[in-house]
Amino acid sequence: MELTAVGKRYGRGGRWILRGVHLAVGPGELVRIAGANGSGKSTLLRLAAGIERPSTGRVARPGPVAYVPERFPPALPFDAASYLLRVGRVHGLSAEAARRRAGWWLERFGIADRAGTPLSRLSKGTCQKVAVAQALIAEPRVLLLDEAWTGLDPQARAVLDEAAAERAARGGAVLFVDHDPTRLAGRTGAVYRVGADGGLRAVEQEARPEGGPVMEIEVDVPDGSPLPERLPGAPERAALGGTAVRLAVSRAHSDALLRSLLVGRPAVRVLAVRRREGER
Ligand SMILES: Nc1ncnc2c1ncn2[C@@H]1O[C@H](COP(=O)(O)OP(=O)(O)OP(=O)(O)O)[C@@H](O)[C@H]1O
Repeated sequence: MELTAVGKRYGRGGRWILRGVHLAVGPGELVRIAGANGSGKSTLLRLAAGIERPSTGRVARPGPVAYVPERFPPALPFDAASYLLRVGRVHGLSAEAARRRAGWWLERFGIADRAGTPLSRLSKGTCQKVAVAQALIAEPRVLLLDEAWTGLDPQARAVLDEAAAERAARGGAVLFVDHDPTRLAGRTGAVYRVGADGGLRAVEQEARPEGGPVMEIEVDVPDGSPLPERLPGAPERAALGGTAVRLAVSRAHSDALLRSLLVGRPAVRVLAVRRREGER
């Protein structure tokens, strides 16, 4: 999914909420959008979802997207199960597959006993689970989550963490807004912030966002190619002479970084993985 030179303002003469935004989220990537309240994060996701049209620029999607809006309309005249079934059908699932997956997600979120309850009578938290389930049911290639964890209980938040990571692991592009910098921290490839001027800037993820230990990973790149610009945890880099490089990253990101080095390009040989000296 890609936004190219995207600008957005509501109405002529309105202020530019977003300006000159370039953003690409490729298959297998998890990207977080941060920013102050009212900065335009939800606007960005609505543009990505195709619910709003950009005032300038282009938005390209590889196929249908699934989207959890900041506010889910519970006033739809369905019960939870038949709503999920309908969403599944809209996404091209057979009735049987849609029914099976609806049941599975209701089960996974621990709300199977609410399957027959009208959405309008569900509690806010249960409704949020349905909002999340409708986005996951069709295993979308693009998944957009606008503060989708808000209102979920800790167990359901963990299910959503897993589901988002699973989607990316299976080649989905996942773009999410969340205020918690530790949300999917070890799995997120990049973080961008919407600024007051409407611009989108990459946030250098700190080497130790949780104040935890820093891991050093030393790799050799036999063909001497540069490592990708974007790596999980935005590690600090130091040349070690020859074609070897030392990467320093928080413990929370080190597994994801190693995985991405081992499966990505250029091919690397891991020389050492250790906790940074002086760390307790
Ligand atoms: N449909 C609309 N019509 C006019 N203005 C709008 C509309 N939607 C959003 N805005 C304005 O655009 C700005 C950005 O809103 P948006 O909801 O995208 O911000 P946000 O970063 O998601 O905020 P929050 O963190 O509070 O959810 C705000 O000033 C908001 O009032």
